[in-house]
Amino acid sequence: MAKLLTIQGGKPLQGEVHVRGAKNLVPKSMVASLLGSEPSELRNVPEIKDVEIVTNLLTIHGVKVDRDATSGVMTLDPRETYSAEHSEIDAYAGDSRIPILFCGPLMHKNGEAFIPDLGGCRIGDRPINYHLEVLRNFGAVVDKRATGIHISAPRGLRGAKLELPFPSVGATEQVLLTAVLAEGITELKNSAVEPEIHDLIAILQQMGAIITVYTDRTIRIEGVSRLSGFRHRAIPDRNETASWASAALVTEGDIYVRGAAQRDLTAFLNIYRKIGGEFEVDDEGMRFWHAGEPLKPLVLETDVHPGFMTDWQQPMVVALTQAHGVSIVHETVYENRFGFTQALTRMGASIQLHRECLGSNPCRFGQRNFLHSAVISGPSKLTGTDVDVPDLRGGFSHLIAALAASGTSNVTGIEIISRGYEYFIDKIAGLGADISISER
Ligand SMILES: CC(=O)N[C@H]1[C@@H](OP(=O)(O)OP(=O)(O)OC[C@H]2O[C@@H](n3ccc(=O)[nH]c3=O)[C@H](O)[C@@H]2O)O[C@H](CO)[C@@H](O)[C@@H]1O
Ligand SMILES: C=C(OP(=O)(O)O)C(=O)O
Repeated sequence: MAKLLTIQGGKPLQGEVHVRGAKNLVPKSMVASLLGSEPSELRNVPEIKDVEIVTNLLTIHGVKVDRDATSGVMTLDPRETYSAEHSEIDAYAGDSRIPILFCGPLMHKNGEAFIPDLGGCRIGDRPINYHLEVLRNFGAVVDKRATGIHISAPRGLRGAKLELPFPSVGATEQVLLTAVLAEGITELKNSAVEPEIHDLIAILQQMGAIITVYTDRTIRIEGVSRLSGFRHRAIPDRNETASWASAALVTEGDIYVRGAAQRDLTAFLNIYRKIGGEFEVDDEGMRFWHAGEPLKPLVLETDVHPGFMTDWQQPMVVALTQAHGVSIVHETVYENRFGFTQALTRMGASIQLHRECLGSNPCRFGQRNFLHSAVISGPSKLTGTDVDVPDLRGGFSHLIAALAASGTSNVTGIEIISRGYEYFIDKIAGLGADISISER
């Protein structure tokens, strides 16, 4: 039965939440364990849907996964892996984007892989052409079928010289997870360099991989013939941290995020401070609050790391609806990531979407028909409404808006939010929000 979350808005969120390992790292580290000849241990693992999906996918391929939800410690033993039945894999079609990253490890282990249709947030087309192109360059044979992709390496996988058209996070991870055991040297130009990629590289290096990252977005991987296991503590989820920080700002609250780290949030914190948020840092986490003055409007462009991360955009747009003046947000990573603003407009926000690049950085979407720039005029009084969660970050930003709004909001589709936010209902309640859950 689906859940209905009812929010009586208008109360500042105050208190503490705990953020654990990054959604955009943990499931990929779990996939990396497949490459090892020995067991691995991953710590700081959150209880999120993507972890559950990858646990199930690894299990049907023979990996023994044990995890303790409370301590966040997971062990992964890949010593008896085998090819899974297509029908078993199909059960995970449409759930997550991670299955595409099984290609390299499964080809190394079993000579072939079957990848179901991918899921993840519907925020644009999200093609996988870069993934398939790099895999072909390693020597893989790709066979697209009605229910997914069959991929095999009849003559093994060999290192290659590669260049991505755009610094894609997933395609960079695809290259890393394939090249480490491929024969010879791989050179990837225009790679993504997100912190989660550096953490994945640290894991692969522990396993025995030889990987060099150059200053110009080039990564060089010297293939080795065997990898062992790893013992690693996942970096904290910077996107969840940014979401709670935005929630503190919008609700005029004060939230301590235990487990948060400042280092990978530089671009976010600059914007946070400019708009009128304050933060302080200690060894255990970070505190975020509204500095008291009226919020200021600004111009913001999302970008690949080290720019302002696209996954911070939606919660920040909610904050900008409360700024005094006109703000502009130019989304340059996904062509269709403003769908969530429809619900904000229904709540009273003033947001106009434009096809032009309204920023200093003309992007890939400028000459095409994509509403990828937003003009936000504030401050707007937000009023509660009924919302159906469209995607992970859009959904969380709806929660923030509903928590700040006057009146009642009824939110459906909240299961999507558990893809990336563990125990988010308990956390919101713990911060003093007036909420209730019922079955529909
Ligand atoms: C599970 C995970 O880590 N998800 C993150 C990852 O998604 P993901 O790895 O899917 O995102 P990418 O960096 O690959 O996508 C960036 C852009 O490249 C395009 N593209 C990508 C691959 C491809 O084969 N062809 C292609 O055209 C995409 O449509 C998008 O416009 O990075 C994104 C960008 O930081 C984040 O928003 C997601 O939270
Ligand atoms: C887009 C996101 O995730 P995914 O790539 O898993 O859909 C996200 O975390 O905001």
